[in-house]
Amino acid sequence: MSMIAAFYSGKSILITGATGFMGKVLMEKLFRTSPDLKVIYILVRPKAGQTTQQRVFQILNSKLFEKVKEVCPNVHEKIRAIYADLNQNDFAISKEDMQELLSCTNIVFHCAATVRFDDHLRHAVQLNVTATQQLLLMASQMPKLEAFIHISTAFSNCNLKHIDEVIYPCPVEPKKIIDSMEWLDDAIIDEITPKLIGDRPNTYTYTKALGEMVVQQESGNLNIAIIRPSIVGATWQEPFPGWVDNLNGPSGLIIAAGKGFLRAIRATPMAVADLIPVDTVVNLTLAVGWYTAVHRPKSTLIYHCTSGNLNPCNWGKMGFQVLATFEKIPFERAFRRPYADFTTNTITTQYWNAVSHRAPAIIYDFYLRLTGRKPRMTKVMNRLLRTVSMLEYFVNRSWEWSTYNTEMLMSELSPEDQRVFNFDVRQLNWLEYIENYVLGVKKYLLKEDMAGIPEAKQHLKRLRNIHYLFNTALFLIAWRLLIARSQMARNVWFFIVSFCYKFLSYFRASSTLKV
Ligand SMILES: CCCCCCCCCCCCCCCCCCCCCCCCCC(=O)SCCNC(=O)CCNC(=O)[C@H](O)C(C)(C)COP(=O)(O)OP(=O)(O)OC[C@H]1O[C@@H](n2cnc3c(N)ncnc32)[C@H](O)[C@@H]1OP(=O)(O)O
Ligand SMILES: NC(=O)C1=CN([C@@H]2O[C@H](COP(=O)(O)OP(=O)(O)OC[C@H]3O[C@@H](n4cnc5c(N)ncnc54)[C@H](OP(=O)(O)O)[C@@H]3O)[C@@H](O)[C@H]2O)C=CC1
Repeated sequence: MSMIAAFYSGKSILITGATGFMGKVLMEKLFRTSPDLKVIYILVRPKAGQTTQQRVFQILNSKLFEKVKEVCPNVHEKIRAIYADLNQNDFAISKEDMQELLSCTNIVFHCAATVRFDDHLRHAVQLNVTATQQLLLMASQMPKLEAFIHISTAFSNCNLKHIDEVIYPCPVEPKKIIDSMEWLDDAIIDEITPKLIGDRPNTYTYTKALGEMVVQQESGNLNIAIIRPSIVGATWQEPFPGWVDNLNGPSGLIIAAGKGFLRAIRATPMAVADLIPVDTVVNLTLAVGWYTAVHRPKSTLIYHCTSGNLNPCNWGKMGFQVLATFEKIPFERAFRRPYADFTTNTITTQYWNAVSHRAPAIIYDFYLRLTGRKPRMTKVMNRLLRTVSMLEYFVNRSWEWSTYNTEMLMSELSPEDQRVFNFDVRQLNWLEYIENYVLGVKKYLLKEDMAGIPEAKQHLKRLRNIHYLFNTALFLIAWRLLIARSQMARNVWFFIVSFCYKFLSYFRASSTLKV
């Protein structure tokens, strides 16, 4: 019997960010392994015209939850969606709901965050810092609380090369930042943002670091742990391989590359691609929840959930495997044939962006205009290149994260728990994982049918022929222009033609002699 699964039975669990990528997988695993848990409270806001109830209904009826329904048929009754907006005071939770949360919650998993790299500092602080502070305040009023698990990111200290399992202070205290956000206007915030974030690349990593400081400062008597995952990718094994439902991290780039929009990137092939499957993060999170509640460590432990030091894979290998998978499982209606060029040079990047990205987009828009349609490709390409430029920071550097606490926890688990809540990334076969990832992107993000693969292959062949035709035509036109204008080109041309003629004559003569 799994001790971790047994621990969550009968418990009331509060999850923030349950509608997000990680939150959904966390809920799924909890219901599947501990169907006897009492209730999962989730803080949800209405979004995109859907009420909170509709959103929960949609999640529970998704493919991700198919297995859950077999082991926990009354899952609908065990989930309690509470209307909340983390941007507002007291999260806009009603008095009755707040009372219930405070009096019943046993475990808190705080996953909610804004993960946009370029979010305005005011909004990023509100969600990643102030909301964390408020949630801790709520937690301190929960008499039955056994553990509070805060999800941070391995990149909260990406300004350092080696990162230990400690909280590194930021120069300005989070309380001062929170206060200043109340009275500074947007223009001034914009001005001071680069100074505040310092050598971090964006407001996301900066505010996640501030969030950790808040956790440390406001922990009081709470039993807290922090988890720092690196780049979270599709599921490795559970509930099935390759599940992914948003464009963050590599998923969006896999689509862009598979559809032939993105064919080159400024990336260091030998830099470590510290990807971690979402189910691995969730298994570690649940194990940490159990360990923190049962063993009550004296201080706040930090767990790095990374792959680089135990089972490294680099961007070169990853890009190569992604491309190899496109050969077998191409995406439908590609714009161009998938191709990947890694360059570490800024000038070469600009060249590729002009030749391989912007020029085809402009040509395609010209074609759209000619055929009476609205041009759109240049706009799409500009947005893609902007996204890529924001991710470049992470694909041109390597980091080392120490993983003593994660390894210690692994050794504390029973063999059964090590199996059910497996977070040993050494067992991950990257080639298999990446292939399933690409397949998952095709199935769950692009919603493409596997039956369309032969047609997609045909389409790629057509694109290849167009590519050859286009290049040949381009070469002939350029050559013709050159010959018309330069004596030297004409001489070279004459030399090549006469050389070919002589070679053919010699070949013919020697074959006649043999006969
Ligand atoms: C080496 C490869 C070589 C490849 C060579 C060729 C290919 C060969 C194959 C190689 C592939 C395999 C290697 C891959 C390397 C991956 C590196 C990943 C590093 C990640 C590090 C993460 C570390 C930290 C982890 C964490 O701790 S946290 C989680 C990370 N957080 C994020 O990843 C949020 C990012 N995003 C935003 O920050 C916002 O998205 C924003 C960007 C500001 C835009 O913002 P904006 O322009 O305002 O508009 P949006 O509406 O957001 O998006 C506007 C439009 O872009 C779309 N789009 C949003 N995203 C992405 C995305 N990713 N990729 C693509 N498209 C995206 C969206 O669908 C919308 O399209 P549309 O609907 O218009 O058609
Ligand atoms: N994905 C990754 O690569 C990594 C993620 N992390 C961390 O993991 C955690 C989860 O990330 P992930 O699941 O990928 O992120 P998502 O963007 O998928 O999910 C974010 C969640 O936060 C919720 N949220 C955001 N704003 C509010 C708000 N104002 N009120 C209520 N809820 C809100 C979202 O709700 P809604 O659906 O309503 O928008 C959503 O449920 C985050 O803390 C992130 O920093 C760490 C490392 C890497």
